Amino acid sequence: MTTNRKQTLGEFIIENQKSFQYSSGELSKLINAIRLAAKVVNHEVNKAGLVDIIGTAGETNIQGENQQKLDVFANEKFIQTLTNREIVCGIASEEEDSFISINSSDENHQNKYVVLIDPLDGSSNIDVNVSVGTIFSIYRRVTPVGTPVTIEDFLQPGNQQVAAGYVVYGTSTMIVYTTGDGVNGFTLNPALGTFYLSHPKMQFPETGKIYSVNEGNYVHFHQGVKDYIKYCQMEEGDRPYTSRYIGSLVSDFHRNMIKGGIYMYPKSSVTGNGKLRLLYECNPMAFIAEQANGIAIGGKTRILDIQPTELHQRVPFFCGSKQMVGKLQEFLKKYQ
Ligand SMILES: O=P(O)(O)OC[C@H]1O[C@](O)(COP(=O)(O)O)[C@@H](O)[C@@H]1O
Ligand SMILES: [Mg+2]
Ligand SMILES: [Mg+2]
Repeated sequence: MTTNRKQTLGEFIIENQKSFQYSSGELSKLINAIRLAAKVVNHEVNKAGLVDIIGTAGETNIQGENQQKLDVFANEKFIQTLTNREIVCGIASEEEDSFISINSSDENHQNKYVVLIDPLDGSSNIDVNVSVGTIFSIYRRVTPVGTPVTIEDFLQPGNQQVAAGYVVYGTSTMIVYTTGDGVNGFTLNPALGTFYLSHPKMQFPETGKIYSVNEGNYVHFHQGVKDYIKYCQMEEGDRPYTSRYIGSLVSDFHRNMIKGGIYMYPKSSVTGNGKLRLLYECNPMAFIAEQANGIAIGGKTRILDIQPTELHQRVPFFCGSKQMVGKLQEFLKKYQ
């Protein structure tokens, strides 16, 4: 391959299928389907404001959140695309109360993967033209192939993920994902409708100067978190750091992975265990972070080692450059 010709996502998937231990092609088909659904959602996101896709859909999801029209649209498109192609045996989504079991029409071929998705991440930013995303996490089922999936297939610790990724619908549209062999980013050429490998082997810088947290909740944070935020703001050495908070996990994470930084959504005396969902927000971002030389913790615990107990459970989430998360851990330890 000539060095200046960028590889397409399709070519990359085929080429890397060989390096995947169980290369039955099913995972490649699955990532291809996610690519397709991402393009459909991207098309709608880009028209927000021109078509009736802004505002609330009039329903609330199981988290008690008002579903945005784009939440519902993205949820439908990802579920439809994955179901129509019969490449998964189960789907769980932020916008669905419970998991969906999918039986293949071909009795001789039953699928082995389940997918967990946050179809539209950063919903509060849809109406104001700020970048949003989609997050996905893929596991091999643990129950026998050919039987209906059960909750067990979804409540697996993050360290069992086979693949994880996100789509960011921003100044450009990108898919960033890992299958456990590093993290690669692909940018959509909207004219051709093709994703190209624009960010090979992405890595979190060891440290950085950006901290991302909703400081509006500061008074409710654990003392260790408060101390770390104060530390970031002090005039000393390479500090103060810069505060950047978009309010879309995918976009804040993406920026910090490129520039170096730390994202925090702590638990608080009002929100209890924080806001972010373990299974389709924290686990996939933690897998990507670790594959890109970063760290993701829930406080004392590595996110990927948490044993899930509920489909929509929330956990505190701290993620980013190694030295910055390490420093935060020092402050947290003081109060443990
Ligand atoms: O407005 P807050 O409380 O800071 O929360 C922002 C966080 O909530 C989220 O929007 C939650 O995700 P959803 O939009 O998928 O529900 C994250 O993307 C973001 O980081
Ligand atoms: Mg989200
Ligand atoms: Mg969402």
